[in-house]
Amino acid sequence: MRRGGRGAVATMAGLTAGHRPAIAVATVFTLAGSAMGLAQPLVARNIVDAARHGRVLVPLLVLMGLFVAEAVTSAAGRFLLERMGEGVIRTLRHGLVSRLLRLDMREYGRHRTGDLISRVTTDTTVVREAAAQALVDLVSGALVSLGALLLMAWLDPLLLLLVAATVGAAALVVTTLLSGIRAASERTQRAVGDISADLERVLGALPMVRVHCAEDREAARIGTRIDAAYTAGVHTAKLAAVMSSAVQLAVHGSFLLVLVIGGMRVGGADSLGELVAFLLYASYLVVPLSSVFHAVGLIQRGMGAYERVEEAMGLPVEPAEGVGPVDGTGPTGASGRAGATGLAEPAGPADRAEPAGPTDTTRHADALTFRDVHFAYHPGRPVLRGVSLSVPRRGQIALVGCSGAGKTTLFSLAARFYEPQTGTVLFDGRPAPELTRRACRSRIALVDQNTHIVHGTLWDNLTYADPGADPSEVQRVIQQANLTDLVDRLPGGLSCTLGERGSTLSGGERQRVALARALLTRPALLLLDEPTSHLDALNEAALTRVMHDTARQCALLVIAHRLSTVQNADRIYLLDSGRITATGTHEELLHHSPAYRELADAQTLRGPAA
Ligand SMILES: Nc1ncnc2c1ncn2[C@@H]1O[C@H](COP(=O)(O)OP(=O)(O)OP(=O)(O)O)[C@@H](O)[C@H]1O
Repeated sequence: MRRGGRGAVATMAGLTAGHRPAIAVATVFTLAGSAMGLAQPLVARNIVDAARHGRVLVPLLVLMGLFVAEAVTSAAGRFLLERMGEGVIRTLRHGLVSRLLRLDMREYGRHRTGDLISRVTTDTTVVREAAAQALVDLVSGALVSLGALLLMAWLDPLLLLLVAATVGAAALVVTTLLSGIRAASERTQRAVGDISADLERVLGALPMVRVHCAEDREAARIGTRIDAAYTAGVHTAKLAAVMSSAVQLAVHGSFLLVLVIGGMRVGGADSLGELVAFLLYASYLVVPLSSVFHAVGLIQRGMGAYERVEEAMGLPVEPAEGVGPVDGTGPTGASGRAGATGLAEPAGPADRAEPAGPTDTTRHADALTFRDVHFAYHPGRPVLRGVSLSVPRRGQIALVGCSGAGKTTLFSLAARFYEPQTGTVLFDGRPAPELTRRACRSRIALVDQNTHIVHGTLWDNLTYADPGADPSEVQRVIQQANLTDLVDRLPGGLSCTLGERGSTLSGGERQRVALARALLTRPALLLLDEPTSHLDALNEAALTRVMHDTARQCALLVIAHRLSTVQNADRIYLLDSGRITATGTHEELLHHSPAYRELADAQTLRGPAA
């Protein structure tokens, strides 16, 4: 959304709306500083005129006093405005970060992570310069210029006219350049965003880049972004240079005019002191005016960046949700995880203690139910086509099927990353739309295929869902997930810092850390997506035992390509092209589902029953 000069100032006013008292105090300081600055030429005139009589001491002392007082008040005013600028950006960044973490899931596919990051870091920095620096210059420059203008009009209207003419010409040049500066600034910021996004893309896939010897290609690709930023930056610099030389010309031109015309009149009606005073006022007018022009340029640059910030702030977040009937055990109810699951003791931090919670009527309902669920990421390209399944409160349910059948999508719906187009997802027998997302999510733990490891210690990673977890609980999940060896081996054990995205761990270790993290929360429903894909046979067997134990304490839904992982599941659903085409135990499916038999055959897993 493009704004004119007035729109830009209105935007700045909107951004600084919460800081009016600070602006008012700063304005008073600036005014006082300016008044003292403006008084100095008058005193200087007196000193020059009084020098002939040798009585300069008192006016000299007054001048020095004014000088110091002006410096102090101006510094105080500037500090207040600068602090206000920082405050504006802090608010902007808080809002942006909060927004970016809550975007609708589809938006993360549409926007590049690096670009979103650069909106929080680089773009806001440019806006800060405009909000803090430019506002300081605009306020103080405008005030000083106004005062100087009035005093010059009083001293010598003719000379003022000359100064006004040169400054007016400079103002004309400046205003014609402003929209170009804003557009070039936006181009620069977009290019910088592209650099971040491309860099993030490369660093996130470094092994792939290295093994395909693509460093040069990637460097060239990022190089084109850097060049685009350079071109846009140079264009901005060109416009800024023209602008500043126009202002410079105006400054020098007005001084020359005043000197020549004023000098010619000295000795006539005018005194030398008056000329000195006028010259000083001219500098008090022209120098601050040039900083006003500079500030306007900065604001335009800031607007270029702010448009990107605003764009991010306008991205859709997860849709608003209905809150179920408040019955004391609903989404706002206080019943803990343990109460809901029947586990030995409550677990999880305060922010996870908002479970959907079973009511008396739903106490015996399944933990998760899909009722004729249809879903598509994009209209006209259905992924789930009428899926119905249920996961009881205890026991292990498995979901198998070919790649792309929609298994992970089903998990995403269970985690309420997306809402079905038709059909209903129920938690403990209660339709999801009746519950908050937080309530639904607080019931589940999800280990997805990406096994997210965040930069931090092993302890941080294990206790991510519950940073205040009891050490004995952490030990429990370490044993359950077969991590004891890893903890012993890592330097510093649990305090060992894991690299970015867990780069210092093996795939299987990452998977087990993710599993332990999920188990720590004692979820009512545990969703495991391909939990054994990176595990060796020994660890797979260990995990199968963990799943068996876990299924006695909570509802467990497992996606597996390896049927060996789930052949002991209480029920297996076979998903094919978004439809459940068969269901039963491993043995039952081997008997009556040709598609399942085919899967098993491919893995040489046909049991004796076959
Ligand atoms: N975020 C997304 N946006 C658009 N389409 C998607 C998205 N995620 C998945 N899909 C598409 O939806 C379909 C089902 O994907 P899904 O990941 O659910 O399959 P899957 O059964 O889990 O596959 P796999 O076993 O390989 O993990 C695929 O065609 C996939 O391309």
